[in-house]
Amino acid sequence: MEKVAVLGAGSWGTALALVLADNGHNVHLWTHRENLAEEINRAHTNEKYLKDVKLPTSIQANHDLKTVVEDAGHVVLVVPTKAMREVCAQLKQVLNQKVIITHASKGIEPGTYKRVSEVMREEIPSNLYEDIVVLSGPSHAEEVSLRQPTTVTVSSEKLEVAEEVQDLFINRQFRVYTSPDLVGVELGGALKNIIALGAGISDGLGYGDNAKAALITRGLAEIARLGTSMGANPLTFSGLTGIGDLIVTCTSSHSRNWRAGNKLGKGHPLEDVLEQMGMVVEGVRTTKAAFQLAQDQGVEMPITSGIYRILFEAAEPRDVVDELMTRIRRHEMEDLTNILDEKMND
Ligand SMILES: NC(=O)C1=CN([C@@H]2O[C@H](COP(=O)(O)OP(=O)(O)OC[C@H]3O[C@@H](n4cnc5c(N)ncnc54)[C@H](OP(=O)(O)O)[C@@H]3O)[C@@H](O)[C@H]2O)C=CC1
Ligand SMILES: O=C(CO)COP(=O)(O)O
Repeated sequence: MEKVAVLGAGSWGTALALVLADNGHNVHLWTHRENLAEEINRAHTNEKYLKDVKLPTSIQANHDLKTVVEDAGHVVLVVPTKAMREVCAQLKQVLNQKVIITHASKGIEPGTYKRVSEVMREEIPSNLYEDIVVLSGPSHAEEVSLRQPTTVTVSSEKLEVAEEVQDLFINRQFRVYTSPDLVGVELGGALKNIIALGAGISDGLGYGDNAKAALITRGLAEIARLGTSMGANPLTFSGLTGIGDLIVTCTSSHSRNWRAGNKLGKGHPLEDVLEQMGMVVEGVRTTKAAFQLAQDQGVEMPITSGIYRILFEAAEPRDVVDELMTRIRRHEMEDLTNILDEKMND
């Protein structure tokens, strides 16, 4: 079995390390905190990020990056998007062999509007990797760590490389599909976190399931609108990394984005919410990136704009909901059919 280096021992990196170890791979897990590496190797736990989960004893944790990546055939990056550029810069200093690089992060870089794989390609010399693969889908770490049935999608520009990563992760509880649409897979996973913040806000305001369904449905429409304008296949958003991840994130208290939105809807200040979360809430930075991007691309994203104003301009959530409900009347599908017509005529 392969040596696999997993970089990032948060909830998702630890859960993916568990899947890889269950598959019999030689898993080395990197954390930049020496005390966490010690806990994982001694107690086979990661209490801060995966409470009450017993990890496979075969997982070897280390805070030394060079040791972790040495002789690995695969490197799996699972750090928050805001840390990705920095960790890639560290990785290129210690990587001495060609590997397959997979990332499982969900975000867009504010300012540059770059997807995670674009950031990676900027920071890591291309002679150091076969290809860059993204792994994404409806996959709460808590449930994966309990070996509950989960499906995800892997995508890369070279499908045969995505298939190698599919083989690395797939097992009876963790079913992995492939997709040729790297752009759509990355954007679906990133943008759904914005709508999940909105779903949490809606629940925090005391609104019901009708409002949640409206948010998910119209949120998907604007995610697909922006994604398609950035080169994604619109059909990807009807798959696991689009509607699938939207559903699992907007309807679950496992979601950090939903939980953060819920507290915002109850009137808690954003800085307090993020401080108390203790884990990354990717949707906050992604809302900023998507808001800027939508303006630059001339793409209408009313829900994202509303969430942006709540997060960064102190808009009252109830006022934002009222504005969304009283917008000029529209046909429901005209924009998507226009996009599909354009793609068919390309
Ligand atoms: N959790 C989940 O269920 C899922 C998460 N994801 C995605 O996975 C990505 C990682 O998130 P997740 O694991 O949940 O996040 P967590 O907040 O659970 O953990 C983040 C981890 O990254 C580490 N980290 C943060 N900054 C740096 C840095 N500069 N250098 C090195 N390590 C750093 C943290 O270390 P420290 O403790 O020192 O801060 C921590 O170990 C996100 O993009 C998320 O959207 C995708 C699917 C499911
Ligand atoms: O991406 C996830 C599930 O697919 C986890 O979502 P959160 O980051 O909101 O916890």
